[in-house]
Formats: sequence, C-alpha cells, structure tokens
Amino acid sequence: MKTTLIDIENVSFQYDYTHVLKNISFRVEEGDFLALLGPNGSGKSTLLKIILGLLKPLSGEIKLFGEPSATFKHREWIGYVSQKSNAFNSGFPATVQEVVKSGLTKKIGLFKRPGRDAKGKVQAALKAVGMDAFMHRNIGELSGGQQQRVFIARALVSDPKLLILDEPTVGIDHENVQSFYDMLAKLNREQGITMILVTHDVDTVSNRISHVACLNQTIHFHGYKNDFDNISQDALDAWYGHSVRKIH
Ligand SMILES: Nc1ncnc2c1ncn2[C@@H]1O[C@H](COP(=O)(O)OP(=O)(O)OP(=O)(O)O)[C@@H](O)[C@H]1O
Repeated sequence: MKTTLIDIENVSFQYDYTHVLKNISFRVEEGDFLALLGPNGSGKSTLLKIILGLLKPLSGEIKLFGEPSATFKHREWIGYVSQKSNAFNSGFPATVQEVVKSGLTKKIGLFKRPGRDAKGKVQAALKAVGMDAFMHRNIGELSGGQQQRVFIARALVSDPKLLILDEPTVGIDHENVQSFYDMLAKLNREQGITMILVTHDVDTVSNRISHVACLNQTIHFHGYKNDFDNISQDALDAWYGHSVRKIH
C-alpha cells in the first residue's frame, strides 16, 4: 500500500475577513506527481503555505507523513521552490555551489557546519538537474531557467521525499519549460520524489503528471490525470469562473 505523505482534512482559511479556502480535503500519496490548478487568487499559494507550516488553518487538520503538521519534525523531507526564486541579478555575489550548499542548513541546523560529504551532495544535486558544469559560475550570470534548476538542486540537497513547486516556470521560455518538466518527471520516476506543482501550464505538463487538483476556494476536482481529461468543458468553465480552453 502507498504511504500518504499529505492528508488534508476539511481545511479552511481566511486572511482577516476574506475567506480564501473552504473545506479542502485531499491526499497526496508517495510517488504522485500532482498538478495544482486554479485561476489567479484561487488560494493555491495559500494552500502551499499551510502545507509548509507557514500559515495555520482556521479549521481542519493537516497530516504530513502521518504526523499532525504542528508536531511534524522532519521539515527537511519537504523541499520548496517558489516562483520568486529566480530573482538574482548579475551582481549577486554567490556561486551556484554556494547557493546549493545553503540548502543543507535545513538538514543540519543553522549553526553547524556541513560535513565533508557536503561537496559530494552538492555535486549530486546539481547533476540531477543537469547543472553540474555550472558549479563555479556566479548565480546571477545564469538564465532564469538555469537559476530555477539551481533552486531545485538547493531543495534536493537535503534529500527531500516531496518537492513543492509554486509556478517554477514563470519567465522561462517554452522550449526550456519542456526540458524543465522532463527533469521534474525524471526526479519523480527515477528518484521516487513526490511532486506538487502549481502551474497554469496544464497542457505542457500534462503527459508528465499522474494527478490533478483543481482549486478555486474549494477543491472542484481531485483525481487521476486521465479522469481530469474527461471532465466536460462546461464543468471546467464553471469552476474556473470563465471560459478556459483544454488542449490535448
Ligand atoms: N497576506 C495576505 N493578506 C491578505 N490577503 C491575501 C494575502 N495573501 C493572499 N491574499 C489573498 O488571498 C487570495 C488567494 O491568494 P493566493 O496567493 O493564495 O492565490 P493564488 O491562487 O496562489 O494566486 P496566483 O495564481 O495569482 O498566484 C487572493 O484573493 C489574495 O488577494
């Protein structure tokens, strides 16, 4: 039987007086590659922040790896890459290697030094994202897509079991988006890393994912990608709030 990594049970959330999430329930199991879809402002980033323990739900419960979120100790099992990661300009004084190594502090604690195997871990993480040749380059000299791969490596270096990516391809051109998703699919398939990917890009990612969740304040659909493909256009338009085009 598959292990449930995230179990979201009836979660609601509001900022001040605005309800953002209402009665959200779904599970993410080991090995899933889940695309989290929804229009702008539908609560996707808020839900991720709740999963990451950065926000507390108003009601409901979240279990991470079977443990209530509040007492979950292995935060290093969950890697996170935000859409704002690729914001370094060419003057930023850090090498790719240093950026990736900084991901190890999550595992070993802020005031301890990384062990002797740190370099090997950094190299392995960079290799996994196809960026090992860039190890000594300055992060600011890389393209947006390359920087985003480095941030995946930074998340990978602490051996996460789950990667959460919030629109990681914003600003990356179409051709590089394809190879970026291929890299994620390889990590999912070969290293068994479970993926939650927030995207507006369902057509491009569609043949790499296993599951889809559609969010607009509440969950309108959660299930296998093949079942998502069979959803009627009317149902899709209704939860999106306007007409959307589904391309196969
Ligand atoms: N810190 C905050 N304080 C108050 N309201 C907020 C805050 N952050 C987000 N919101 C509001 O909560 C709602 C959901 O925002 P959220 O960022 O979770 O949506 P999203 O689906 O990730 O959107 P996008 O696709 O545009 O990134 C929006 O109406 C937003 O304006």
